[in-house]
Amino acid sequence: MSLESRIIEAYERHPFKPGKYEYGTAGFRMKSHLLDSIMFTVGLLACLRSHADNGKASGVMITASHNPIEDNGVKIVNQDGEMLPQEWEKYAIKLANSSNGKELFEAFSEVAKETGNEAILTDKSNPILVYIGKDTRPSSEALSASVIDGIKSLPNAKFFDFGVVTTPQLHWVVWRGNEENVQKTIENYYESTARSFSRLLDPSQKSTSRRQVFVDCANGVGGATMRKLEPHLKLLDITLLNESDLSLLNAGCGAEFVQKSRKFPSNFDKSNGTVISLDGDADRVVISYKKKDGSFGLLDGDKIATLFGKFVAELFTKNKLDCNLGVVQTAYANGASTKYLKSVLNPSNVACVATGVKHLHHKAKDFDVGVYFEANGHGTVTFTREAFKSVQDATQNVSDDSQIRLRSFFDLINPVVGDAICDFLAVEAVLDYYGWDYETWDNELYVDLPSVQTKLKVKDRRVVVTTSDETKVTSPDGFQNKLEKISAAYNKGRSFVRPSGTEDVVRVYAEAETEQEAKSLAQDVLKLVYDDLQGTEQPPTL
Ligand SMILES: CC(=O)N[C@H]1[C@@H](OP(=O)(O)O)O[C@H](CO)[C@@H](O)[C@@H]1O
Ligand SMILES: [Mg+2]
Repeated sequence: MSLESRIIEAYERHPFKPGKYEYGTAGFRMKSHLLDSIMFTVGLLACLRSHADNGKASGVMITASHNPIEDNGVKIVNQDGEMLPQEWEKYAIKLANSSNGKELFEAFSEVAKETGNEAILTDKSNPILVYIGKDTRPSSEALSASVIDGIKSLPNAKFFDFGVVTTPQLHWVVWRGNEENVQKTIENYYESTARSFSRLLDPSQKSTSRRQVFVDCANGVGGATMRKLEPHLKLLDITLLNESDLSLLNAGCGAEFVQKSRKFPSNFDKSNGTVISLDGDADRVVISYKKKDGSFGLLDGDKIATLFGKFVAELFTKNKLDCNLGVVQTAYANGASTKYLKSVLNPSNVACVATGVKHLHHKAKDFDVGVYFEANGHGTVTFTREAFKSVQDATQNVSDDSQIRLRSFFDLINPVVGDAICDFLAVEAVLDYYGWDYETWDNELYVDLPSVQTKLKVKDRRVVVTTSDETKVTSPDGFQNKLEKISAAYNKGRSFVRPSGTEDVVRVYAEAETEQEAKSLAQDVLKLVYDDLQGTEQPPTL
């Protein structure tokens, strides 16, 4: 049978549901019943990515992260373990919007030719290998089968199904497997993570005490992974919360809930002090704790970025390593965190980019070692091969604690994608190194300026144009001037507005010396947005 007939015949089993499908930061994400045909086309595109690299594995991860249970989604993992290159997103969109087999085959042939992969259409195809992973949602199994159907329509393509894994685990097996030219197992992930954590926490391997931690798994796929990892983590006494009740996936728990609502996750008893919250696919983490005065404390992505930045900078100095270390933030980073970072690093090594992990990750790679986190808890530390080699060279002494720590930190961290589990393990070990509890960490580096995040629906949010770092509005004319005048009336006042990329709203951020001032500034800016940008709803009262 010709390739054309194979694809047409197989695609008929996955009827296209009319719609216009977009591949965004989160890949394709929507109600799960719409995704069958899209999954098939994603299988084909992942094959093209692998073909383009002569058979290095690409990956397909099926998850909708922190979305409700009736949603699902899919993201392609590039052969280097990172996100799909941006210039390939248009190809994903083109295939996914093919309404029948003939159209799909034509689109596939065009993309193959345009990307220099025409051999895939012939019997001279390169080898092809795709790794597949999925979360625990009820719809994930069937959607994964649709991806596999797409892959199987190419006679030469091979795949390996890793089953239920977190998003970062799938990125890890793609990254490590291609780097080392062997197929990695998920067991390798557990061993590697546990080994580097144990050395980072306890370089001399003498400790007999165990740190107690509570981990809120959002009732997502992180629960299954934590359950399997837990026996390997001998230096931790772990209690898992919200582990696997799918009916409560991301409901009242998880990183998104905790960060946005500023509440403890359900089933956490405050008297236990501190809880670590993963999101639904375990690529974000935030920590909440009860302060000594009884109030709620949140340790978010900004706090993790500054902790890691400080730790790496100090251990580089201690081990006489001359690496260009940078920290990347967005405009949402608390002003106090930016001020702190500029005081410990060269100010030009503290960058601000547009919202969205892909912008942060991309910028981080301008540095030999780049730390980045969004306030929502997605982030990691990137490093070049050369930087990793310098760390290896500088940490040869197996009895020097600071050398073992530095090396183990780089072994533990996943440089290709934010991994909530590796990130929180690194936080635990770094806090132990400094001898800090969570509240000390929260107060020691800097104290957050009170801030408010709010939003407003307007007639057309696209009329708002900002500078590339989103800190200033460039259009409509005169808006920025008014905004700055309003902010200047408040002590340490800073405010910015931007059109959301994921919701039909303009977002407003304000911070100032006191909570009262931050609220009042946000309220003034909401009024400005309402008046000047044609608000279509009354501003909320803060
Ligand atoms: C202020 C805020 O939290 N923005 C979120 C949100 O983007 P918006 O463009 O602001 O809608 O969703 C993004 C994707 O999940 C996430 O990366 C980002 O941090
Ligand atoms: Mg996620």
